[in-house]
Amino acid sequence: NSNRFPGSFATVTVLLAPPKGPRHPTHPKPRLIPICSPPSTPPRPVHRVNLSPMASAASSSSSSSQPVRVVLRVRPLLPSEASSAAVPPCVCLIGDHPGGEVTVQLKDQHTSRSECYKVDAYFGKEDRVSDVFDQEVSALIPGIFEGINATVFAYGATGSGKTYTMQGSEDLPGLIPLSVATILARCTGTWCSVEISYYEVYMERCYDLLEPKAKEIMALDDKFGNLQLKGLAWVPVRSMEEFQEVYSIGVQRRKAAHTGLNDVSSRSHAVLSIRVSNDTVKGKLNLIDLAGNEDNRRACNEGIRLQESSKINSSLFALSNVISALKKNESRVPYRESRLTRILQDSLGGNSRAVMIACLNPVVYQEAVHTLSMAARSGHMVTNMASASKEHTPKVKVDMEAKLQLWLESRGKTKSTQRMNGLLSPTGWRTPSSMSHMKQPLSARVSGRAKAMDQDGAKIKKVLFDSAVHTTAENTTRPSSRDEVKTTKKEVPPSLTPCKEDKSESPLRKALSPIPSNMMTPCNVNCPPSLELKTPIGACHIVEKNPDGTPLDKFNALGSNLKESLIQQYLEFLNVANK
Ligand SMILES: Nc1ncnc2c1ncn2[C@@H]1O[C@H](COP(=O)(O)OP(=O)(O)OP(=O)(O)O)[C@@H](O)[C@H]1O
Repeated sequence: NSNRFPGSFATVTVLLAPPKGPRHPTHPKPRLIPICSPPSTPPRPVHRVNLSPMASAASSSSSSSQPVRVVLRVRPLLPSEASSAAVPPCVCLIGDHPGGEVTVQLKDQHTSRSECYKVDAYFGKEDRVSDVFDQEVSALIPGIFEGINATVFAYGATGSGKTYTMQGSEDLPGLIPLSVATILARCTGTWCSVEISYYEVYMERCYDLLEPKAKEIMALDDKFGNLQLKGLAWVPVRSMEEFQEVYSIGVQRRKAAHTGLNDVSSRSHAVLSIRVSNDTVKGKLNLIDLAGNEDNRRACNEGIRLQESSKINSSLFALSNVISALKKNESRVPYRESRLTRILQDSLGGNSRAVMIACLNPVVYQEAVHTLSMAARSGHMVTNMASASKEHTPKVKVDMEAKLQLWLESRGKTKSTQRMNGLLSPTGWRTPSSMSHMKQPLSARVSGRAKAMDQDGAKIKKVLFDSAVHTTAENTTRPSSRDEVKTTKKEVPPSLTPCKEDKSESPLRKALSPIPSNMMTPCNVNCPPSLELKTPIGACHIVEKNPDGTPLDKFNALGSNLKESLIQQYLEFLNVANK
């Protein structure tokens, strides 16, 4: 960690005047912890409808009535990403709404796939951390003094700017120092006292970062069922100097490592809690720098990095479940799914307030989709945009068959591979007799389903990947290449549509897009998986009668339940393959 903190912080003072040079110095990893005076710069009126004084009031009131606000922060390109400078960013602001929400569009330059999302606010590469503070965080602070807990967390893929936003840099203090400075200023001349704790959740265990040797903390249930961190140190701070001294030591103890995607990647979720108390009231502000969501294929993680990553991703998924439940006002909020969410139980939900800052790297489309899918699950999704016009739609060549085969082989599923190859012949379809297992009781079928997945996957693969499937219902001419997948809506038979509510995007396109394992697409939300396959008597009959029919004919001949089930299982199969 030594390269994160090259200087001594006890003697450094950074005032919060706007820097004279470029607002976003592009030094590789500014992890210095600033000392700052309370923020004084006014919010900059950009990108948001609620920046005018009137709208600003509306914003505060909307923030106080919402349990969770979701705001987007897009970082600028880094020098190392200069090669991407020619490519337009994958995210852009396309509109704002009277209620204060904004719509952003994510666009994949390679496939012209695009989606729109609604978020509560948008901060672009020109916006400073102090803008985020002024517009989103400062409004939470008065509530802390009235006993209303609040949580601000930075969420996003690795390298998307979470630590930069929460911790800040030497020149541009992050939300943590800005919040402490504001709280301390508010306490001046009152009887309020301020204490901080700082801990990390690493591989589902909690470590106190303010204690020497980052002592592990016992997590115990209290009588209300909330998790309490027994033995967590609370250190009183009376000035920014005191805070900086304590905090900088904790920051150096936090686990970080070099990964394929970030030179200094946080490997734990770090929670800084600021507790304000007077005789009668205690309020708490949690400022959380979450570890980054990681795509292990891109990060090339192995060994311990892979284990860390899997814990990180699963706890982020648990957090997204909690946020989603809170946003939807569900009666059951799944706090118990991870250590992180259990610890935050008293600060998420109830009368507490939360701001999720979704951080985006402007060049990685799939990461952006993944991050914003959390917002989508919280009811923020607007719509999938119609595909670009046909002449602009590139033909995507996806050799999914080879990928699938490779995956099966890498898992030692040579039998499945053979079976898959066998199924490429017209006779590879199940005969009615091979469907006899469908007559078993449902429970037996469900328990045997995992085993059957390979077979089903192969069968679905045959239906979807055979070139003939990609011809239109009207025009059954086969394309020249079996792997060529056209992405226009017209080319998918209407009977393939798994989600009746969402017809704007072809299901085949969805099926062929990377589907992160923990990403809940609107399709997943709308269509509960159908576990029961129904015996397609008529279908099997037709297949037998017409062994040379195209796979499209065969598919169309199946019963609608079976078709939907195949699609669903195909999607599930792809998810497994993605993992
Ligand atoms: N708004 C910004 N302006 C300039 N540089 C930025 C900005 N946001 C992030 N960066 C730079 O991008 C790089 C990655 O940022 P950071 O370490 O904060 O990502 P992260 O999301 O915390 O990653 P991880 O989850 O791996 O810890 C750093 O070099 C940081 O300085």
